Amino acid sequence: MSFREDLQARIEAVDSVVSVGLDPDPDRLPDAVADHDLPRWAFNRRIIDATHEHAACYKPNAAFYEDADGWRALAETVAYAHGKDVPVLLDAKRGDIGNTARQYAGVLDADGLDVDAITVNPYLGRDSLEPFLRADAGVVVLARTSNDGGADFQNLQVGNDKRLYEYVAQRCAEWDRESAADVFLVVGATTPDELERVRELVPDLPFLVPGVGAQGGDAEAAIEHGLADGVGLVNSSRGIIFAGEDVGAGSVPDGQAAESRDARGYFDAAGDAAKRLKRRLNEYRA
Ligand SMILES: O=C(O)c1cc(=O)[nH]c(=O)n1[C@@H]1O[C@H](COP(=O)(O)O)[C@@H](O)[C@H]1O
Repeated sequence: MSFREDLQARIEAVDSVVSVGLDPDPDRLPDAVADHDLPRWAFNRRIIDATHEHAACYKPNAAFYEDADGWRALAETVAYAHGKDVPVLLDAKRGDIGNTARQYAGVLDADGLDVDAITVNPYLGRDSLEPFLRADAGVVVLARTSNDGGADFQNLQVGNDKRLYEYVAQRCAEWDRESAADVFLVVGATTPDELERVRELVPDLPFLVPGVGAQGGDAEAAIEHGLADGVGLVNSSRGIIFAGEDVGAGSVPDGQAAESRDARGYFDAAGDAAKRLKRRLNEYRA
């Protein structure tokens, strides 16, 4: 099955378009995982246990794994997510000249790191993306990013009537048609007008919509414009995985040692946050 088909099946199975971002910032990991050999993996495992029933996808951001232990933690995380039948999108935002891009795309075949899709940055053009345009993995291309600086270049007028992000979106639709790949677009929930505009231009491509949760984006617009034939993803990372930071020890069940009680409350809060986001998004899904 293609990434798009896999994702569609998962979305239907859990009735959710929530992408849970696995961005385990070492400075924010709870004490409960500090003594583990691989704290990021220990953290992700418990996050996955708590959230998988609500997750259409997991999106680990490579930035949080770029050291020797990090890649081990990532490999364990990917395998564990697959064990729960959840696809994994590696958020690596790759983009480089052709021969280097081929090496970057090798991560899709790497032993022990069996990710289903990857994010890429289109700034270097077609040859930088070509190695990723393949049938056996999804490719998720940045079009209009959710950050403040997203407007600096992406909103520039190119030619008479188009902005750069619109041009990127249209080229991506061509690459989707011309190649074996399933192309998705990244369009942030923080710019609902741009979400609407990209959807008008590109009716058939699913979006990954980041920026709800910690970045305060528009969840309704994410659903209204982000899905194509019901397929698409709305991502929250910190708003889910660190939801436990707001939980006091008093809100967890009695009868266990204080530390495990706290830890359980911490991870339950992530599960609750994923469930709440799923429900909120489902209010807007047809
Ligand atoms: O490609 C992405 O996932 C992405 C694109 C974008 O425009 N904005 C954006 O926030 N992201 C990623 O989505 C995640 C957002 O995290 P939270 O703001 O904590 O929900 C991070 O991993 C970002 O790198």
